[in-house]
Amino acid sequence: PKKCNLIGHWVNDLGSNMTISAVNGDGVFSGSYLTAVTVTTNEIKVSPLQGSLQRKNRKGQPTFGFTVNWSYSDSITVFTGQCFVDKDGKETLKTMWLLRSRMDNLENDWKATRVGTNIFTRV
Ligand SMILES: CC(=O)N1C(=O)N[C@@H]2[C@H](CCCCC(=O)O)SC[C@@H]21
Repeated sequence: PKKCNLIGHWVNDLGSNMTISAVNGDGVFSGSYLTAVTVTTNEIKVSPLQGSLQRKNRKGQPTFGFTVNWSYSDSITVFTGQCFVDKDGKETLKTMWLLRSRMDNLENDWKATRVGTNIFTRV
């Protein structure tokens, strides 16, 4: 049966690594994220993530969302997506994200948010 489990180690096509630890009974999970790329000139550091897994349907390919609170940068990213299992049992996380960077003033708010898609596969 197609069962996709979020727990474990994931990598995306940018080379960023993500580890998702325990998912509790409410679908709440935490983990860590080590991005391979950054919009800052700061030294990249491991950053914490917190998220929620949708538990309603029992078809095994749940939707989810999580937030990465960058430990080395004045920004934050929210991801949302779904965990899929293909015919060979290979799991992928299809995601979209919004990266909000801190701006010094309101006039620059227009350029503060980046958006993208990304696919994670199990390490
Ligand atoms: C999955 C994916 O596409 N991304 C990934 O793995 N790293 C980049 C961004 C990293 C932002 C770091 C903090 C900063 O530069 O302010 S979040 C979306 C994108």
